[in-house]
Amino acid sequence: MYGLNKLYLLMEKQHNRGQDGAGMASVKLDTSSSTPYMMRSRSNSTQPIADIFGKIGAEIKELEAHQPDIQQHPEFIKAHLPALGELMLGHLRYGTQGKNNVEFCHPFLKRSLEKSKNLTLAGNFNLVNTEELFNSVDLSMGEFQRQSDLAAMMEVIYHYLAMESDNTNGNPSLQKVLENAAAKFDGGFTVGGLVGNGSGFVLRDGNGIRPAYYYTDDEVIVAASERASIRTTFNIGEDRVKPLPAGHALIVDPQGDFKVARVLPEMEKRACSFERIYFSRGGDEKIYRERIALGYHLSQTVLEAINYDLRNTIFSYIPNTAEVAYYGLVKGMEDYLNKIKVERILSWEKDFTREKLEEMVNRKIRQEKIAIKDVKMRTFITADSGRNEMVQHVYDITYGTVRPGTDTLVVIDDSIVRGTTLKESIIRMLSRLKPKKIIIVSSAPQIRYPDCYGIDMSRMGDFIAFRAALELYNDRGMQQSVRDIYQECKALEQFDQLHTKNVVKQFYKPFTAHEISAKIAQLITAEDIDIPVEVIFQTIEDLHNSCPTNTGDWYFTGNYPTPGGNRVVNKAFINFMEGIETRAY
Ligand SMILES: O=P(O)(O)OC[C@H]1O[C@H](OP(=O)(O)OP(=O)(O)O)[C@H](O)[C@@H]1O
Ligand SMILES: NC(=O)CC[C@H](N)C(=O)O
Ligand SMILES: [Mg+2]
Repeated sequence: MYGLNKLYLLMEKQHNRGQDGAGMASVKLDTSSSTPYMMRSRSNSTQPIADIFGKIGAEIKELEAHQPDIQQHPEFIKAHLPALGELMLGHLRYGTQGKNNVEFCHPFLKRSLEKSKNLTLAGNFNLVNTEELFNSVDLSMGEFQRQSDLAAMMEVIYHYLAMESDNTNGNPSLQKVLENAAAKFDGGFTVGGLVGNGSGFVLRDGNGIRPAYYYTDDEVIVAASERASIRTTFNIGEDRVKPLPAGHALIVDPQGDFKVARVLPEMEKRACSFERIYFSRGGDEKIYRERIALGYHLSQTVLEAINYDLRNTIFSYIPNTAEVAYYGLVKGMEDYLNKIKVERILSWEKDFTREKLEEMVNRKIRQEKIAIKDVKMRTFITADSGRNEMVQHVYDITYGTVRPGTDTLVVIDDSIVRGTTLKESIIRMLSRLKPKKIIIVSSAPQIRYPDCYGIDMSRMGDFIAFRAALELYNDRGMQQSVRDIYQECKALEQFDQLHTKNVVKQFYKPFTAHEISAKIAQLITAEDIDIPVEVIFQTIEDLHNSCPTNTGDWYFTGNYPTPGGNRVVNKAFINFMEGIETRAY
């Protein structure tokens, strides 16, 4: 029961990573031939974790009705409770392809009569070469397979597992299996697998795009996408949880021995920076400090934008993720204010009174909680359909905090992707408070290019930065240049060369980041709002200064770590030009 409870906790702690559904699988060791040794359960109900574990709880109750002390008899409960096993795998789904049906929820499971050929897989990932993968193992795809990178991954790993299993009399080397399989995947992935013979693995992509951490002691071997979830669940210190190195796999054999082995050749490390900015929870020690730094680095630009007028400026943030970056921004403001206080006081020499000194010392950065998020839901990782409406209703506002016509409002968010949160909700609400000006600050740089490695931002036309640049082309009568970029993409496509370079970088070349920001400000402000709005973005340089270990920045710079990335961005552009609404992978 220990393991099951820990799995439940780990999953609860990573709810932030997926709301589309959940699933778990388990494998029992040393079972008698009549006991089923592998199970899987999935749910896409509104509370999927509660649904899955609620059912397990009900089964335990039923067993206890017959045998009240069953929990004191591990072997007995193991034999009767399908979910209980020595090996367990849990997953929260954030669909980056396919549908939100339960069929797409992880783990997937492939059964066979031979124990070592039973495989269950779940992961935090996105692959861009699903079709190629099916071809590589000579399988044809149906409608479902076409939409599931996990199905493709399953077939490839299974192909090598079955082969290895035959060659070794049912004792496959997972290292060999993964060496062969992983080399074929183009994407960002952290994936966990359990095999019916009682072995298991966690595999991380060669660029370390997706995060993976592990912890071992005498009792457990555990891995998860976020360090903080392992720390809290097992109540351990920062240094006890290690990152799984890029291109490596953590492999556990049926006896419970483990190793961390390289399965992919050494590649450039490009861990996803969006994990640090938004996706991961901010409770992790390092991520917390990085988010503080992101906010802090923006303070000079913000000071300039408010003309250093701290008396008439109120600072706030858009909940929830931006909260930590907000603290960083406020720290920057405080540092500036304190410097001013010291300079002023020194300039008085002896000419001051107690009141004058008190007034100066008590000057503060004006902070208010202006936006309130009523529902504890991450709208960004919610399926597109219905997101606009959800965003409209999820936020509320605090009245009576702003002096109308006098105060400028500075509000920080962690990222501006489609601009929906701002346009559909925040700007309109803030304008009801009648500030003199609204300044929106983004702790992430402008998102200009799609992600295809596990963050669901894949359609070019969705990005507010893209739409802003497009407007600038129109304003300046430069539409022909856009058509030229399209022609170049089409020419590459014709010769199957889309993967060779990111043509879309040219699309942003004619404009400065400032010009695009100014246009974004226009686009997120509805026509009937007459309060000036300004938008300030993080610079790429300060992103890297703030998050030095996560250098993956393709959505900001267009520099993709794998050939599939270039293909996706060019294809996304073609899709946009041709009015095709689907994802480009
Ligand atoms: O520009 P957009 O396309 O609207 O996306 C950006 C917004 O989405 C995310 O918030 P989310 O609601 O996911 O959750 P949070 O509470 O974690 O901030 C992010 O923090 C931004 O606020
Ligand atoms: N990150 C995940 O939860 C799974 C992503 C996977 N590509 C899917 O769409 O199912
Ligand atoms: Mg948010």
